[in-house]
Amino acid sequence: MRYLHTMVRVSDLDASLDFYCAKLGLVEVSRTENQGGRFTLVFLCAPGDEAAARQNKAPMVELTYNWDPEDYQGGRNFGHLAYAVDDIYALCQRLADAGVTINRPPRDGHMAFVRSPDGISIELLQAGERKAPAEPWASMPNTGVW
Ligand SMILES: C[C@@H](O)C(=O)SC[C@H](NC(=O)CC[C@H](N)C(=O)O)C(=O)NCC(=O)O
Ligand code: NI
Repeated sequence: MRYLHTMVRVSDLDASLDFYCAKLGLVEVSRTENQGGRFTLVFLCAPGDEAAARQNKAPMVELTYNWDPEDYQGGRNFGHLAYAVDDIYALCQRLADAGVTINRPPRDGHMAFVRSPDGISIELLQAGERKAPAEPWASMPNTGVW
């Protein structure tokens, strides 16, 4: 058995691609539009995983966009998507500059949380050794919701 992907339903595909790709840095691997089912599937992977992802050999996120609006509430049992990142401070700064709320700032140089436009929690973990505490992150308050 091998882990393949996590599917999340999104209410606005353009806003979700702006968040997951333009801001978070994921890369679109494939896109399928299903006219009969009235939905679009977009598979995303981490940068550098494209070739493996095209062979279904790298973890992906599957965005499902239903063309007819639905109410995606609840699902509190779903926790988060987690990524190891090369520089958690630089990524959080890029996300903050792009208007993304850093719900749990990387005060420990190790872990941060943000949310997608649909409220999907995204965990960011510093790859390798945690970074030294640094401002503004060390004194930035949590939102308390991540
Ligand atoms: C491509 C493969 O990875 C899939 O996950 S397709 C699964 C299929 N998806 C849909 O039909 C998308 C539209 C549907 N209205 C939906 O919102 O899921 C499916 O069986 N989905 C059901 C599910 O619970 O995932
Ligand atoms: Ni799937």
